[in-house]
Parts: sequence; C-alpha cells; structure tokens
Amino acid sequence: MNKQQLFEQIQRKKSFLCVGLDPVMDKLPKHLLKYNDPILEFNKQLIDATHDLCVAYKPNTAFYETRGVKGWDTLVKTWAHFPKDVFTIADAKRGDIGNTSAMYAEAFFKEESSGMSFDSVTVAPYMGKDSVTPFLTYQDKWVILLALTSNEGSKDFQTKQSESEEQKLYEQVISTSQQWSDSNQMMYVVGATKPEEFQNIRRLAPDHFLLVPGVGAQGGSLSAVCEYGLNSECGLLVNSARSIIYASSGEDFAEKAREEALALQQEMEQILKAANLI
Ligand SMILES: O=C(O)c1cc(=O)[nH]c(=O)n1[C@@H]1O[C@H](COP(=O)(O)O)[C@@H](O)[C@H]1O
Repeated sequence: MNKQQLFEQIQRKKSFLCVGLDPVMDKLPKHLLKYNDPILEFNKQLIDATHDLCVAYKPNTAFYETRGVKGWDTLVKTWAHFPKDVFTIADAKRGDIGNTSAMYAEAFFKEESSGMSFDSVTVAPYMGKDSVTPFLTYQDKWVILLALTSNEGSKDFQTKQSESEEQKLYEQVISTSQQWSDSNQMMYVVGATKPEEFQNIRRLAPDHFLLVPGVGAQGGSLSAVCEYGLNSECGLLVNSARSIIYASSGEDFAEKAREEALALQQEMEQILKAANLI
C-alpha cells in the first residue's frame, strides 16, 4: 500500500488506528482453548470485529516466535486473514549487515518465499544505512525505523547528545535516514508517552507517517499526540494492543475489543474533522 492509498483508507474509515496483535496463550479466553490453534482463532475474531474501525494491524513477531514453528505458522495464517484494505506491519525490529537484512526483508515482504507479504516492517537503525536499505528495494513496502521509543530505556541512548553533536541520537536517526529514502517508503516509531517531542519531530520530518505505540496500556494520550503530530495527510498510525485485545477475557472478547476500538475511532474522527482532513 502506498502513502496516498493509506491516507485514502484513513479518510474512508475516519480512523488512524492500528490494532496490535500481541497474543499471549495464558491470557486467551478459555473457550478458545478447544481450537486446534487458539491464537489464530483469537486473532481472526479480533480482525473480523475491528477491521472497519482501524487502518492497520501490527502483530509483534515475538508473540509468535516464542511458540516456535507453531507460532510462525499462526503468524502466516494471521497475515492471510488480513483484509486487503488494511496496512500491515510486521513488528520484528530487525536490522543486520546488508546480506542478512536482505533475508529479513524477503521473510516479511516476499510471499513466494515465506508465505507472507506485509506492507512494512519495523527496523532498528543502530547498524546504519546498509542494514536498512535492503528493506527499501521492494516497491510500495515500508521501513518503520525506531526513532524515539515509548519505553523508559529510550533515555539511555536515544535522547543522549554528545558535546560534539548538534542533535540528540534520535534526531540524528530521523535526519540521516532521510538521505536513504523519503516519506513514501519510510516511517518513524515515536512513542505516545513522549508527546512533548512531537513538535520537534515534525520540524525534522514534516511529511512522514509516524507509528505511535503507547496509547492505552502504556498511558499515552491520543489528543496530546495529535496536537503536534498530525500533518496534512494525517501522518499518524496510533497503535494500541493490550487495551483492545484483552478488553475482556470472556466469550464476549471480540465484542469488547470492538467497543474499545470504536471509542478510539470516534475520538480520531473528531480529531480528523477538527483538522479538516475529512
Ligand atoms: O515498535 C513498536 O510497535 C513499539 C515501539 C515502542 O516504542 N513501544 C512499543 O510499545 N512498541 C510496541 O507496541 C506494542 C505495545 O502496545 P500496548 O500493548 O498497547 O502497550 C508492543 O508490540 C511493543 O513492542
């Protein structure tokens, strides 16, 4: 999906919600345990209940890899269940020397090889240009580069600035990576827990989409993110996982997940209207 198509989906659905699919076996509703693949059933019912309210899904691969071959199979089958009109994010946080990154890119982008073709993959910038560019060789596929993450440890490196540098490390990531590709193929991860940084980030990357996790369980505020985060094509994908997928642990889990997603979608609709984007 390209940038214009993504913005069209946002306008059509009046939503910039990304639902995180991070399933843990112990937290699944008990009635799903009778299925051959309970996590796949969980994901399918969540997708069926929310796909008209969100524009993206983001399975974090850790939640699948932990179950070995079975988990990877669940990920492939979950990918196959995504409707065609949603933007899909493999949250794998990859990045390695060039020839290895090329294999990671093939794993997430090339259906003939792996059975999956996500629209995007999250990539760590630490190893630099040649670790990122192999992901950029696929048309209409995106790199979502970690810039300023939502966790406490983001201050250990990302907000550090050495005396000889004009920018903090995360600012350098945003500035330097714009030499590798543009806003048609690259997004940045910026945590919702850092709303005070959005004005600065928009100064560095006015046109890019930002993937913003941290609304919901991590306490980030949607309105605070949008104050400076929105741009003329919306420019935001706001992710929420636990607050939606675990809204209920009973038989009504999909219904309750829909209610949570609907509440966020309705707030997003108001924000998009106020910004004259719909
Ligand atoms: O890349 C991410 O999606 C990500 C970056 C970040 O800075 N913080 C962050 O929580 N995430 C992911 O967002 C998901 C957490 O969503 P919640 O359950 O809503 O907190 C997990 O998959 C995290 O790996």
